[in-house]
Amino acid sequence: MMASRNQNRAPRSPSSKRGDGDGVPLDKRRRVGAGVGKTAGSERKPFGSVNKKLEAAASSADASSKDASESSCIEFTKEEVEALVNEKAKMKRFDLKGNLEATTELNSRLKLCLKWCQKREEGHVEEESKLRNDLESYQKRCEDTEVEMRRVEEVSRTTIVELTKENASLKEKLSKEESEKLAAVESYRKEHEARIALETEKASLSKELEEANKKVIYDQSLASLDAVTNNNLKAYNESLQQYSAKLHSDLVTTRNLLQRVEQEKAAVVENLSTVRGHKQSLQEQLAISRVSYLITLDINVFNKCQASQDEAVNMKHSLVTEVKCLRGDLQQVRDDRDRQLAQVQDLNAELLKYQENTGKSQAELDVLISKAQLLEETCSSHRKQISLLEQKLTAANEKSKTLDMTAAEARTGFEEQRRIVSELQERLADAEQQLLEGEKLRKKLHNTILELKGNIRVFCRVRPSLPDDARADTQVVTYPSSLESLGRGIDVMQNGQKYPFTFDKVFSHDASQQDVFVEISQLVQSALDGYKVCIFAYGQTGSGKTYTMMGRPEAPELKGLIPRSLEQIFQASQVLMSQGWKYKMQASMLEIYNETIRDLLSPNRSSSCESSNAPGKQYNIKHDANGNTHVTDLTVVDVSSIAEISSLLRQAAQSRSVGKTQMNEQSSRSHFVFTLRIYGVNEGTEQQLQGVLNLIDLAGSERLSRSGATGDRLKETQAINKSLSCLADVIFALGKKEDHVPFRNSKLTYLLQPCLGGDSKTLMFVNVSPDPSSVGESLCSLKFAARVNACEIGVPRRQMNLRPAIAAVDSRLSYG
Ligand SMILES: Nc1ncnc2c1ncn2[C@@H]1O[C@H](COP(=O)(O)OP(=O)(O)OP(=O)(O)O)[C@@H](O)[C@H]1O
Repeated sequence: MMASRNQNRAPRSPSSKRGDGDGVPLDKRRRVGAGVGKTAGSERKPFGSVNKKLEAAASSADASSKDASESSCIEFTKEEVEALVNEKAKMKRFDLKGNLEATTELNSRLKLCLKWCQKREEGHVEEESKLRNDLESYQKRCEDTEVEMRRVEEVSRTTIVELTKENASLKEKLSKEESEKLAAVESYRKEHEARIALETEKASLSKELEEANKKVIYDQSLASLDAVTNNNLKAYNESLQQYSAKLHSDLVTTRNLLQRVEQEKAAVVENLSTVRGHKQSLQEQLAISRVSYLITLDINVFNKCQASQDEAVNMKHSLVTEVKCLRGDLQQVRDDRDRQLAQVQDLNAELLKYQENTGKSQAELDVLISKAQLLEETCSSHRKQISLLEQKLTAANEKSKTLDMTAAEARTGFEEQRRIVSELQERLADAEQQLLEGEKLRKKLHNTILELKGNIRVFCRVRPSLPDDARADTQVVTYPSSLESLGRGIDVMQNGQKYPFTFDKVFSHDASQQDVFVEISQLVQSALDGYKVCIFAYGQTGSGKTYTMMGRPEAPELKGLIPRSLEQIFQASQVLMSQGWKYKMQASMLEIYNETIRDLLSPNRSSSCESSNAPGKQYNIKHDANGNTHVTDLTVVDVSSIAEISSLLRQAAQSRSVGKTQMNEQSSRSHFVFTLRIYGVNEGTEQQLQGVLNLIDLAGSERLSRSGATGDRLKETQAINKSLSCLADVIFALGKKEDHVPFRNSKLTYLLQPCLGGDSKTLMFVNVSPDPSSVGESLCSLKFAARVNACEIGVPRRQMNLRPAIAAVDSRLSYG
């Protein structure tokens, strides 16, 4: 933007202070010439070499055209020219011819010299125009380069923003992917663990199942064995029962036999007792017979009786033998019976035992069967569980495979993202490098442009019409539409006469706060680069100075240059931190009211306080050798954020001296000076810098005749106009390069001395009201601004001429 303004700049006049083409300033060359002339005049040395040249040329002057061209090639030094000019023809009293010749010869030499001078002059003019063209083309190149650099910077910035965004989103994506991957890995690990646990469980269950199967088989074999044993036992039992029954029947038979034998024995015993009774009776009969035999002497009968006795004895013997036999038989039967009974008892005991055993085995078998059933149930449930687990395992395996695949995909994606990120980082680093280089180039170009333009520039801003403004048929303020003046020209009509002005930039009434800020943002940036920057607003009361400088901070769109500049400074300082810069910032705010400095941040100063400052405070302005300005006892606050500054600005705004004037409801009755000191250190490059940003809202100039002020207001107005008049004096003295510049004539000019006369980059806003009734004041302000614009103050110098119309009215510039 600055470049384009420069493009339209008026061409430098031939009377510019630059040299006439040979690179040596004219005044310097003149001084050299004068010195030589003096020497030549005082010493009057003969001009050996030139005379020889001239004589040679003169002698062949009219010989041929070749000689003429040769004579035109003769070169003169300054001394020779001076000598020739000072030379007088040597006249002899009575030698008219000789005198004529000498005069002619001198004339011809002078003519040659004149020719040479003319040629040299032409050469110089040509060279000058060439240099001018060069300069213009250089300026154009600079502007092109600046535009290109801006574009590159813009592109780089956008790229960086995009890359940063992309990087952030990629990082976010990456972290998301990583967390997903971690979650996947975690779930895979869990699945794996679960799988291992399941496998172990499965193995243990399989083992258990195997054991249970074995046990079942064993139990089954045991059960079958038991069944076999049971069957055997049953069979045995049956056989035993049969045997027992047989034994019973045998026993019954034996008993019957025994009974019969007993009966027989009883019969035998009875028989025997009968026999015994018979024997007894026989014995008795015998005894009686014996007695009778004796008595009656019948021996036959006795014999008979003897025979019958013998027979009875024989019978008795046979019966005894038979009884013995029967007894033996009986004993044998009894023994058999006892044995069989014992056998039966044994068998019974065995049967009982067996039955007991069988019962036990049956119970055991039942227990085993129930156990086997239970085990089978457990096995089947285990089998089910195993199949379920197997299903789960397959699912888990599949999931694990999918996860593996996803993890692999995520890994490749991650690798890809990492590659992209590293590529982006490289690109970002490249872009940052480019940006750094661009930034360096920008600074260089910006400074070069500022050098070319001069270190004080003037922007003009016209406020929109307000309801209270006077109405007029024609517009007082207009803007030329010619290409040359577009955006830089402003025309003011007064009494039918047009007064044209040109500034570095002209903002019409519809320019927004942002439009204005864009134009000064580079300048503000310079403060961070270590420059002293001063921006001040000048203009009649009610023309929009406070609106331009401070605006309405509560409405973002309407914020003025001060809050916007500070925001930029803080934002840019944050960006520069990435390049190793660390900044410390200190803010102070003062007002100059009736030629008195007031500390707007003093803790002792209450809001809307009209009284002077805290007692004992000495607000003296001091300039050090480095061109830094300090105000003693002034409150300086360390600030590190825009919020802090905003609160300080609010505090200062409340403390500022404001009053109502005929021209402005809320008129600033003092000069407001905001100072931000910026100390920067780059730990990487060991660079240090100290920048200063001065943002000044001057009190409004006002014609006493119009203001209608009286009393304190009159005093205020006089003080304001006096200090502004001092400002004008300083600027004019600087413009005229006067030895004495009256900086000390007012507090304002003394405070601004380093900005106006030093190495600061200074920008003046001239605020103009479109109100037809203020046209006089507007013209006054614009004339003053034009004068400032035409001044070369500080170093480097600025090449700029006043436009004629402005020059004509300059002399009428005054205040109050
Ligand atoms: N560009 C603009 N757009 C809209 N309103 C504006 C503009 N400039 C000034 N104004 C309005 O004009 C009025 C006067 O402006 P301001 O107070 O800024 O003038 P000033 O030059 O600071 O006056 P003083 O020197 O008396 O303090 C205010 O109401 C302000 O809002």
